[in-house]
Amino acid sequence: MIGVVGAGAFGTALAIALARDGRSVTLWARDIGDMAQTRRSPRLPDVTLPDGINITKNMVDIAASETVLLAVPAQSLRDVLTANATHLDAKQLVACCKGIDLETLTGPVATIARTLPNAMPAILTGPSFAADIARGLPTALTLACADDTVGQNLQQQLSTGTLRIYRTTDTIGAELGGALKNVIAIACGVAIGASLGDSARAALMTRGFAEMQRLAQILGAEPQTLVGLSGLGDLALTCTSPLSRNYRYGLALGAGTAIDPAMTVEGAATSWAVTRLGQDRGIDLPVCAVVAALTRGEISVETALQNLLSRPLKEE
Ligand SMILES: NC(=O)C1=CN([C@@H]2O[C@H](COP(=O)(O)OP(=O)(O)OC[C@H]3O[C@@H](n4cnc5c(N)ncnc54)[C@H](O)[C@@H]3O)[C@@H](O)[C@H]2O)C=CC1
Ligand SMILES: O=C(CO)COP(=O)(O)O
Repeated sequence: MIGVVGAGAFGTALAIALARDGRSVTLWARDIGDMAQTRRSPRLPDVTLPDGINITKNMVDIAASETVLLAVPAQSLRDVLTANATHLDAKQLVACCKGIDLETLTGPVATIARTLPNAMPAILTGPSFAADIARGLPTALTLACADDTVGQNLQQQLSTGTLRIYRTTDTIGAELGGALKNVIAIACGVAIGASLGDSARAALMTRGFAEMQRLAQILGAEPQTLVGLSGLGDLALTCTSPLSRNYRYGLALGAGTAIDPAMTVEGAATSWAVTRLGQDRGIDLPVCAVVAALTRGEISVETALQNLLSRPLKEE
């Protein structure tokens, strides 16, 4: 039995993929609505939820699952863990979110470890749109767990015919790649939204990736993790596809059009957290800093561009 906490787009898509492959899944939904009756999710309107998914609003139903996927936004993860500590403690908890907690400046794995020290934390991350997973399209992800025996077990449990899961013990690299790529995707969206061109986007992706590598390495990540699915792979997807909410948010910022306030956009809060981390560690993160200032409404797109272009010339 696999538990999934959070019935938004990603949690529901993972539940669908696992249930289609024959696993028993309990899906906990805070905003359950009529999902259990209609077998439909407002986040994935084109897909019917398989019978193998037990949809519940009672966290006690998660107790039977040794492995629980946590698919709530990164800024809600700590609250969800704290509020449900009795039901989640001592389980294999797989974070399925991408971001850095603004208050503690920790990624999802470290957040689990600090909040529920008896749990075994892991993270599932990498290039994957919920809509693609729910439709059964082929997807490759990274499962990171510091304990490789548990990691192997999780890899087996969560892989399906269309969901191919790779494994690493580098939880820091995996969680930072997933968190940071969202910040760079906002920057790329801004460039395209403001009609700065594809060349500008390529420059932001590359220099943004340099920032991702710089920060991740200082925080203890292994360099090869950043060039894997959880880093470069997800960066490529999110910076180029209008299916990405972070990219679309950037498009709207760049074009000066309206932004849906209900949309989950992890990169904004993460850019603020990353800027603080960079300041604490004395690391130069100019693209992240510009995204933080833009998303706070502190600077215009023109100023953001000038900030980046007027920096001293340097070696690559
Ligand atoms: N949608 C996608 O394609 C993908 C999303 N992700 C990650 O998955 C995470 C969740 O994103 P989505 O599912 O897309 O977002 P979503 O906005 O579709 O769903 C978020 C869900 O979390 C629940 N939630 C929020 N705060 C909560 C709280 N305090 N307590 C309980 N439940 C709460 C909401 O009710 C909602 O069901 C994000 O970190 C995102 O980066 C990762 C890969 C793909
Ligand atoms: O993380 C994702 C793809 O891997 C989803 O990206 P968005 O949160 O930008 O939609």
